[in-house]
Amino acid sequence: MGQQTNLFNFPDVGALAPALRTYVVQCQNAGLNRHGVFKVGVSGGSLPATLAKALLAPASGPEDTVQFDKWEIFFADERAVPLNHEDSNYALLKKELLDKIPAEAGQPTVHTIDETYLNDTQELADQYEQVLVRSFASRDSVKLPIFDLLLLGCGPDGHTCSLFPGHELLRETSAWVAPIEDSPKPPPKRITLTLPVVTHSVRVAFVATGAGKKDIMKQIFDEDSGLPTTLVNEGCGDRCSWKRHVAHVLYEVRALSLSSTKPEFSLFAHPLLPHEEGSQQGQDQKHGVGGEDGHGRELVAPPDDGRDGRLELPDVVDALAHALLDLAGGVAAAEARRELGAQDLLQDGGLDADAEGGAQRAEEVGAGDGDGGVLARRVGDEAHERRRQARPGAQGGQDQPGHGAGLHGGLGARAAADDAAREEGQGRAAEQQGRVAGDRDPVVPPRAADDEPRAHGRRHAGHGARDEQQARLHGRQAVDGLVQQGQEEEGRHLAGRAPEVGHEAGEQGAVEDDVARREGVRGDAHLDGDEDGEEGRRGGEGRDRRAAAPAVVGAVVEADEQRGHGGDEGEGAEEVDARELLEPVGVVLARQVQDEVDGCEGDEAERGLADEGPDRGRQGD
Ligand SMILES: O=C1O[C@H](COP(=O)(O)O)[C@@H](O)[C@H](O)[C@H]1O
Repeated sequence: MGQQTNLFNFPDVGALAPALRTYVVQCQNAGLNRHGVFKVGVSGGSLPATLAKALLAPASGPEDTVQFDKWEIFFADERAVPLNHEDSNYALLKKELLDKIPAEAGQPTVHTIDETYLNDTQELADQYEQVLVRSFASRDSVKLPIFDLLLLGCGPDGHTCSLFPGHELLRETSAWVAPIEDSPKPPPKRITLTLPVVTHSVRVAFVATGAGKKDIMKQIFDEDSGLPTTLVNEGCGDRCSWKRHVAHVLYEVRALSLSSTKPEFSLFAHPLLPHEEGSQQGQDQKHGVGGEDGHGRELVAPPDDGRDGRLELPDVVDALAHALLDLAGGVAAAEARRELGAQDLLQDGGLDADAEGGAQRAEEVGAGDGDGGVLARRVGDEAHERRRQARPGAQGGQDQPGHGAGLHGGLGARAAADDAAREEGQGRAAEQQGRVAGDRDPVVPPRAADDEPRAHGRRHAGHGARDEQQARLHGRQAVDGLVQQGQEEEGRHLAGRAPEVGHEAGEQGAVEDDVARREGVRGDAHLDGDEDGEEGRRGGEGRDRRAAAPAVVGAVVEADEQRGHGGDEGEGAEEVDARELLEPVGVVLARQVQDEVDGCEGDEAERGLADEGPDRGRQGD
């Protein structure tokens, strides 16, 4: 398996939310294309509020529509408390998002824990695992459930879901859902998806907010940290290169104080700084300017920057002051937009590899080159026009249309490439499972190796009858789902869709790359595909390897002009150590794509069968 990680920076939640939305909707659309539903796992903590900000915004068009009625929401982890308890992740999601979804947007199916078992976390976990089995195993899974997307938080200690640093649960290989009774973060009793399930998801996005995570971010990107978040990163592949995509200097321009009667104001551009004693926050609140940046971090002027002297102005100058502020805000927005625009292009530029892989797949399934060329030009013109139309809006300070269009295009092509690869892989996996379905239960997770610590001893010891029942259910579902549907439908679907998807990916990648050149974003835009040819090679390694689909990690970084990092984002590909790269203080959006899915699934199917041994999963436990 392989992994590549890209870095995306966002100045604040306001900037992250639209990008997150675009990303989630792309995942949604891919899921709907795959199997008519969107299966997403969500965390608690700070995620639901950010998610609500992203998803409750109005749609910019049909492709941007959140089709909640097609969503199946699961919980990446849940606390063993009643569903109306303030500690409940469900209650939090309900309050922040579910209750605010307009009726006309449709209502998602939400899979909650069964409150009946709150006093028995093992049973609670087992029951929730059955919820997953019922939803996933008959159709979409070989050995592990495959979420279309997992939206995960990241704690300041590097935990994710309820997988905590150093905890034995990190070694769980058998269960899909596991109990934990000694969570270091209250409440102690919880259930969580296990690491294999998390890393088996089509996509995993970390969305982490808050200044308290600054320090842990450095460790998370240290491959030796052993932190749960790092393990999730690593579990998605063994090739991981960290590349710098975005300038580190982000400025906040704002007024400290405005008053119509006796206006005084300070106008400054400064690196975002954490709140210091004696800041201007009180004044900010008094004047309604807001003393924090939307995720708990107070924005204050640097104490001695020499640029925050107050000017007493007559009323007539008040208007001028506002105009100046608008102008400064525009400059800051343009800077941020330039960076975000670059991100789009960078991400889109990364499609070189997808394009190559897609084209190769198209070739493999017999799509003609000539058709691709013609279509590519047409799509190129359309994409150019789309960007041209988006640009005026962006220049007027409403950067999202432009941003969305670019990101959308890039993600769309990449998602299509992903789809083709996944469907191809599922087809093969189904075929493989079909061959063995007669004498094996392919969906029952294999038991843990005998020498592994058993986090689930009680289940293994005392739940034999239920396991047997589950195994029978799994077996039936496997035969039905994988042999009949998997083999036939997926095969048909794949055969019908692969050429089309291959073309789409190839065309869109070429188009966006061309746009990147025209936009004058050089170097980085070609980084993924051009830097060392790595991605291209991956895309061209044969039909069993899907095109590179880079993982994405983004972070708000502290301004580091002093460290001399500013302004070189246009200088071309620069590979850096992630630990040097970021000092995140605000928002992280990470997307990890489990690439080479078909190869991975094939491996895992084989491994699963091999590992099961004579006991065949949990049947004999
Ligand atoms: O306890 C939990 O914490 C993590 C991280 O929360 P955050 O507030 O730091 O974002 C969360 O992802 C998890 O779901 C939750 O149970």
